Amino acid sequence: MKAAIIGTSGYGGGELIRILNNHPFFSIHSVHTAREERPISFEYPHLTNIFEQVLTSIDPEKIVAESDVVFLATPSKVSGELVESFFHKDIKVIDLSGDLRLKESDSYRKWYKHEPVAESVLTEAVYGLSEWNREKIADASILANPGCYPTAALLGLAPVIKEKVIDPKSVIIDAKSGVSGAGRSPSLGTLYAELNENFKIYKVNEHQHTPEIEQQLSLWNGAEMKITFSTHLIPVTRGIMTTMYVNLKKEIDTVKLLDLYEETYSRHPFVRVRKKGIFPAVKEVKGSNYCDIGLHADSRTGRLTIVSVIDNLMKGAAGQAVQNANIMFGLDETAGLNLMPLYP
Ligand SMILES: NC(=O)C1=CN([C@@H]2O[C@H](COP(=O)(O)OP(=O)(O)OC[C@H]3O[C@@H](n4cnc5c(N)ncnc54)[C@H](OP(=O)(O)O)[C@@H]3O)[C@@H](O)[C@H]2O)C=CC1
Ligand SMILES: CC(=O)N[C@@H](CCC(=O)OP(=O)(O)O)C(=O)O
Repeated sequence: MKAAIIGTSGYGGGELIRILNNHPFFSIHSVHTAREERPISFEYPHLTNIFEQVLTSIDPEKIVAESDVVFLATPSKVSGELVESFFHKDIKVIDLSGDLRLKESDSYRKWYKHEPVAESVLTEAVYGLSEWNREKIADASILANPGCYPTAALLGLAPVIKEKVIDPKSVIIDAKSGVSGAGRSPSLGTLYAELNENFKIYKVNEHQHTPEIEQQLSLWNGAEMKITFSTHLIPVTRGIMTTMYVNLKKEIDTVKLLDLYEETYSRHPFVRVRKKGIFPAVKEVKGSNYCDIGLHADSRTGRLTIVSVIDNLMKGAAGQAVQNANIMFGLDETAGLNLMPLYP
């Protein structure tokens, strides 16, 4: 199958190249840019002699005619505009931005601060949390790839929300991200001098992933849920850790809860559950598509602490996008994704 990538010169697009260049069933047919045509190695010298295509302009008709799937690794708003050119055409669309994830247009307007895509597009877009929406993903033509923070938080919370063992009003998500999560465009916050040896909280109670997490949790809970969600920037390149604090409805032993997680994710190759007393670290998933989870129930406070880690560019973006493409094309979901974490 042939894949086209738009937004290739960014971090998400670069990661798509790393995965798809070694994929057994997809080949990268074309890579695109909104700027001047140039060899991809001008943007990414590390690809020299490995992947030598030229970044070309975005011609939706040509992309539809030549490719089976298009990945949009573009900023929100840009993705929304591009999606309309591919909607109901003979091509599958996988969007890495936040433009297709929220089902309520008003919520999108409030959190993303611009106009959403047409309702008809939003209605058809399938939310691509691979482990939890597999059947719909398999039938999807247009896919909303989840955000990086929501992926880590939702995979960590799903078993206890679905089993209704926690108070749904009590969810606090304390999240930390590496700087590649902010993309490749330079900004003050991502300067070395600002970031190095620093640790900053940002977008307090204003992060655009808040409604995305609440939307999915509410579906699982069967009633509306609100969360407290804090995001921090840490001086690492890749990696997200979400530490979640929830109140247990009644006392449950840590081992029983770990058994629940083991059982829930036993058929899902990219979610790994740690044993009692062992918690995951971001470097243990770096460069891979894994989400690793650890937890501890504190009988003293009645609270449960859940920790999940992902590589924001992999399970948080390009990795999950390829996992979803595999599901959409009826392939083994791990195809092209058997990448061991890069450790140390
Ligand atoms: N980084 C991460 O960890 C994650 C990112 N995402 C989402 O994935 C998407 C890509 O993120 P990321 O790769 O980090 O972002 P980057 O800023 O690194 O790259 C975005 C790319 O989009 C292209 N682009 C910008 N404006 C336009 C335009 N008007 N038309 C067409 N292309 C344009 C640019 O390429 P060029 O200038 O060559 O056209 C640029 O390379 C975003 O929506 C982001 O929110 C989601 C999860 C995690
Ligand atoms: C570290 C960092 O800055 N991360 C970004 C993640 C952005 C992103 O992935 O945006 P969408 O998923 O909404 O497209 C942020 O917090 O805004």
